[in-house]
Amino acid sequence: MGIIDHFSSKMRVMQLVRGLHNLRSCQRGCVATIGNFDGVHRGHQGVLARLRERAAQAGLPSCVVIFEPQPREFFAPDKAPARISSLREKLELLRACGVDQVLCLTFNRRLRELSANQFVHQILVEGLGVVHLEVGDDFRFGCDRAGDFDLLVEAGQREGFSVESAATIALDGVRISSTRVREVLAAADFAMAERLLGRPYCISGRVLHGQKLGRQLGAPTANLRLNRLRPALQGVYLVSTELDGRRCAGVANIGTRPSVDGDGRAHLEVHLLDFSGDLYGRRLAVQFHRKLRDEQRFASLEALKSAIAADIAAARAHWQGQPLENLK
Ligand SMILES: Cc1cc2nc3c(=O)[nH]c(=O)nc-3n(C[C@H](O)[C@H](O)[C@H](O)COP(=O)(O)O)c2cc1C
Ligand SMILES: Nc1ncnc2c1ncn2[C@@H]1O[C@H](COP(=O)(O)OP(=O)(O)OP(=O)(O)O)[C@@H](O)[C@H]1O
Repeated sequence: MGIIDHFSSKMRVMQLVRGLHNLRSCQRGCVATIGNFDGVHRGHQGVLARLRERAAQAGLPSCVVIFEPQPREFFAPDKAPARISSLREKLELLRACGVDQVLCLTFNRRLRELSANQFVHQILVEGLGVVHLEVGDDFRFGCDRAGDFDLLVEAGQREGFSVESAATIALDGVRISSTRVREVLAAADFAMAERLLGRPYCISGRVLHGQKLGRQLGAPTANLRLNRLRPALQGVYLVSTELDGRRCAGVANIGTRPSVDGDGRAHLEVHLLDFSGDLYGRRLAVQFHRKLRDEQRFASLEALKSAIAADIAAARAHWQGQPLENLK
């Protein structure tokens, strides 16, 4: 991705501006919101719907300010929460929600040290020319999260923009949040994840060359780059993906592959049932349906091979007789 990119589909284009130093390339004058937006769940979608409405009323573009890395990934990479979506997935989801412009700020010491009022003045007012700011129900920002709704309202009166807080979006009486989505994904409750996200949970990425060991193990795999510090899933799953307009079932492992190399980094590997084509270089969106087991360290490749064969058998049994368009 470049500094300024256009995320486009046949339907819409979204402008991406990367970094504080490129702020001057933004068209000034917009209606904005700020946050992590990890997963772009139904709570976020509520805020974004309001943002779109306000932007249309003002006749200005809608702008979402996000941070990469996310603040907690900057402060404590080892303890940061798992990521539901990579930056690219997040941008794709924001585009699909009708956002016109994303300002992606690198979260670093310089940004961290800005007081809430400096953040408002330098980024929102001088940089973006915000005329209206839409925030969520629990929004906090600036050095030590000292900026809250009241501070924003005061700053808005001083600097000349309006501020509004979106209503809480809840499911079964509980607020929808990225934290809640991470919890249900960790518990492999994909039906609940779908209700919170408003879509099935997928991880998408480009297929890379792996170690080519999969064939020897009886299961050639498509290896996808996860593009995140820590994925929200770990283990072996029943999955599906769309290939050339057809849904294909498969099994996938997300883990460090302790039985074969263990470089410490998490990989996503997918074996598609009854598929033998070449997938290198293609982008796949892998949908998760059920967890089969945790990843294990096997003492031999033979033992790993039998375990993968059992995973494949479990997948076939699970979907036997079900039309693939209806995978559940
Ligand atoms: C369904 C499935 C289950 C797997 N389970 C494990 C596991 O429990 N432990 C492990 O170390 N690797 C596991 N793997 C990863 C394999 O070690 C990996 O796919 C194999 O080394 C091939 O890698 P390559 O595509 O880079 O050649 C699994 C892979 C698949 C597809
Ligand atoms: N359920 C919700 N209802 C209304 N606003 C929400 C909801 N969830 C998030 N928001 C708002 O969306 C914006 C971006 O949210 P952000 O991603 O920072 O929080 P979050 O989803 O609560 O994540 P986490 O659980 O990691 O704190 C913020 O302004 C936040 O207040």
